[in-house]
Amino acid sequence: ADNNNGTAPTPLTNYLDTQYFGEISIGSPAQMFNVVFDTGSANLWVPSQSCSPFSTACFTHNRYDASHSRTYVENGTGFSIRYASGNVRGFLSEDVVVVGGIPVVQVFAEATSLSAMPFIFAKFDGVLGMGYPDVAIDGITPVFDRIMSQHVLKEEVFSVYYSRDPKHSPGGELVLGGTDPNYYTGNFNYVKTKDTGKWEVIMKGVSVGTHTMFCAEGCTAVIDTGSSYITGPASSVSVLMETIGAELDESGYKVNCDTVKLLPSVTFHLGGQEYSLTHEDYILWQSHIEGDVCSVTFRGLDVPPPTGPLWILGANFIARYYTEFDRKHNRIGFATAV
Ligand SMILES: CCc1nc(N)nc(N)c1-c1ccc2c(c1)N(CCCOC)[C@H](c1ccccc1)CC2
Repeated sequence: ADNNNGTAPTPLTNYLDTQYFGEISIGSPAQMFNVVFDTGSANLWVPSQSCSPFSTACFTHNRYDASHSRTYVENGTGFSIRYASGNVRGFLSEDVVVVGGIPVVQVFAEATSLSAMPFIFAKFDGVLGMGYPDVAIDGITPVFDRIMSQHVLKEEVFSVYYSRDPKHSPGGELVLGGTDPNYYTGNFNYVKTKDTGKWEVIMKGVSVGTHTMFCAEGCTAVIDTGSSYITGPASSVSVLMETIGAELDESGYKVNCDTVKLLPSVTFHLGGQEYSLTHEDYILWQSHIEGDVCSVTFRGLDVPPPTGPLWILGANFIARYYTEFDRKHNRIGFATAV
């Protein structure tokens, strides 16, 4: 609950270092849902009781049942949202949503169809967008904006810790209203957001080892808690992968596990700082019966202009660099995660 020092923590679950989600409630009495707190989008949706039985991804998750909530208010407006990995359709409803112990009356979407791929792999039920109102579908005021207007937060910021090791507990933490010094060391370095009302910044270069290979003339980087990996323009990522000797197969880039220790750091130049990822940060080492598989947590993704071209720095970046999202000063702060 908001432990009246103006901050509200929510513990997160870490599923295989690729999915991070925490619990919220909707309705009275409370119906519990696991959601990804997603800076890459700005809407809240959960699966609906009225989703079609053929929508497997919907059926295998917790579903909101309006008929069991005495605080439900009907809306019915259509809703659809697209992510880099999957899309969702449904309709709008309104009810009391509780995040980190803070209640808000919130317009959200009841999802009636989720694209099977890849939502069948989702360990979470829904998504709580932590993006700016500018990117909210149907012009809905996002949850964090509703919480800010209650003036219960010490600071108009929220912070994200993603653990790097699934056995670590908790798997992560979202703090509304501040940061949690238990999960970072040193000071924060800040980067102003671009003036676009998105959690994106100007990146000044991407280096492999000591050599700046991409984005030397400047490019856009989205700091996206809803993405598992790091994505960049497909052409750049394929050159990057060639440089580290990774090969593309049907499930992404792989390297020979014997070479992992020798792999160079990949460094992102944001604000006045260099943010390096070592092979520990960007290789997902999975032990299988038939042998170990070493996946590279980079993906090529071409986002068409005007939004793109851009790089998306996702969970594996945030796991290394504790991130503060500052709505008061429209800036993003990074500190070394513990
Ligand atoms: C959180 C919503 C969202 N927001 C933004 N900005 N970007 C994207 N890509 C997503 C998104 C949509 C769908 C899914 C997803 C992510 N997943 C990743 C969780 C990341 O948790 C941090 C899982 C997954 C499993 C297998 C392969 C691909 C993806 C389930 C499916």
